[in-house]
Amino acid sequence: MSIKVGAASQELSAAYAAVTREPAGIVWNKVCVSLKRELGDAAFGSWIAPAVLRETQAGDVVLVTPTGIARDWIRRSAWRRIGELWAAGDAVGRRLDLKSRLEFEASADAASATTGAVYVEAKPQPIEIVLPVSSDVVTAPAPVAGKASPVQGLQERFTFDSFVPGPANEFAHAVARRVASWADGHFNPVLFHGPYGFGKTHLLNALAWEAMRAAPNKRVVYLTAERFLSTFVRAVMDRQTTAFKDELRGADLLIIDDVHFIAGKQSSQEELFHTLTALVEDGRRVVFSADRPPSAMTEMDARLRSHLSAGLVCGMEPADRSLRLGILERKIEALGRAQGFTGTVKPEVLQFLADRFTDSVRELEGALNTLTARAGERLSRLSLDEVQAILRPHLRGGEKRITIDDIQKATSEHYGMKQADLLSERRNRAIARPRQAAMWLAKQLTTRSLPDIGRRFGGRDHTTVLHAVRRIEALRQDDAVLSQDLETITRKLRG
Ligand SMILES: Nc1ncnc2c1ncn2[C@@H]1O[C@H](COP(=O)(O)OP(=O)(O)OP(=O)(O)O)[C@@H](O)[C@H]1O
Repeated sequence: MSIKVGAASQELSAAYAAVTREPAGIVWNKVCVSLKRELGDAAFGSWIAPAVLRETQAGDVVLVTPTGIARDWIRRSAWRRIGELWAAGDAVGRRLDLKSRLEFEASADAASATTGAVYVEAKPQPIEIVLPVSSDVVTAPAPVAGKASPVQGLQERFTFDSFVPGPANEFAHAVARRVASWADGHFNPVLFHGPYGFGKTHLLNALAWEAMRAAPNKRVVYLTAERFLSTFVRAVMDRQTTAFKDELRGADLLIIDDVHFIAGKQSSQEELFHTLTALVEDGRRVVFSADRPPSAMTEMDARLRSHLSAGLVCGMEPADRSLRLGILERKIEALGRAQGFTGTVKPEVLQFLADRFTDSVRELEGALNTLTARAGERLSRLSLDEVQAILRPHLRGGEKRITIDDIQKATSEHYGMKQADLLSERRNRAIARPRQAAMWLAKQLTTRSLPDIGRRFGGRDHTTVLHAVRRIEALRQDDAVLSQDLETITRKLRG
């Protein structure tokens, strides 16, 4: 610390700061507690927990990540929030910097050579970390700055180039490519169905990107069924349904992801039915994805169900071992290209991952992301033992997977209301409180991120979800009825 002689007030405030200043490690610990709650165990465990805080006597504090990948993830996805939490927690206003280990070592050497500053580790107190099996925060990249997606909701990395075909999805892949080429198709609509996390959204995104590339003048509209529902409900309330209809019916290619979500929602089903028939009659293409074939959508209106089956219904199977290996190799190569390392891993590691993470490709990818966050460019040198140690917390398994749709159904049933009310804009307490409870349950019982939960609750912002989670957290301490409600719904969901 350098204090100029005669600068009495500065000297006093510096002395005061020295007395009141909490060790950086304690401040960081508090930041971590909030971050863990807001980001979820999965993202926190993968990206934040491995970082180490370093500080000098002079009060320079640096958060050092083990790899450049982890630094970039934090900068993109959490740095602004970390800044806010740090500023709120650090009474003396120390500046917090972010560096990868390599960057830090280079700069620390330079600083020590010129000023003699020495960085020491500012140890946070331990906090409980549960490593992820997978997380949307981990798997979904933030959009690249300055490259806003031309179609809302499309992810840039989901292209045909990054999609790996195999026996489980070969037919679906060929059909998607054909639709994207605008070739005359006998089959309209096309519906892809398959289990959770095996590439339906990826395929639909790839189809949309390719169709836009192949015919830039055509209008491609992509939306999730949740967005269809929430936009439609909002349009009805604002008396804007004509604009909504025009928007969709003006599409040359309309793509709706997760259409099963609309099952049982009467007016939205009806609207979708009319949109679908109008587009098909007019020779426009329509593509859907769903988690099951139309014949199994028992809650879906029979007329809509029959129109969904009227074109081509194309099943996708869970990826077999060879496809899982192929996907892993492709993802590792891409990571290597992006980060400048060899992009290979030991064969026994590949096989271990492909054999142990079989529930969905999303989970397989989550495991790979965790390894990358931990090891960075050392990924290719990791031994099987090291990999098993890093992933041990993922391998517990056994628990029933609960989806946000399950939570919405159970919550609305418990409170005697419609699932659509939870997604609606209505704010009266009888609806708003169950909605907040459902968001809280989604945070507790799934690995979904706050933005993802918001999207699935009628396209709400992640700050709304955060507010709901905090509100319910506070209320349930004193409100025995609410606390009992949450327990009952959780028990029911866990089966
Ligand atoms: N064949 C594949 N090639 C490359 N990546 C794949 C493939 N299948 C799945 N993935 C990856 O797995 C992850 C999950 O895929 P996706 O989100 O498309 O699944 P989904 O079937 O739509 O799941 P949900 O039913 O939950 O919406 C994505 O990151 C995707 O890139």
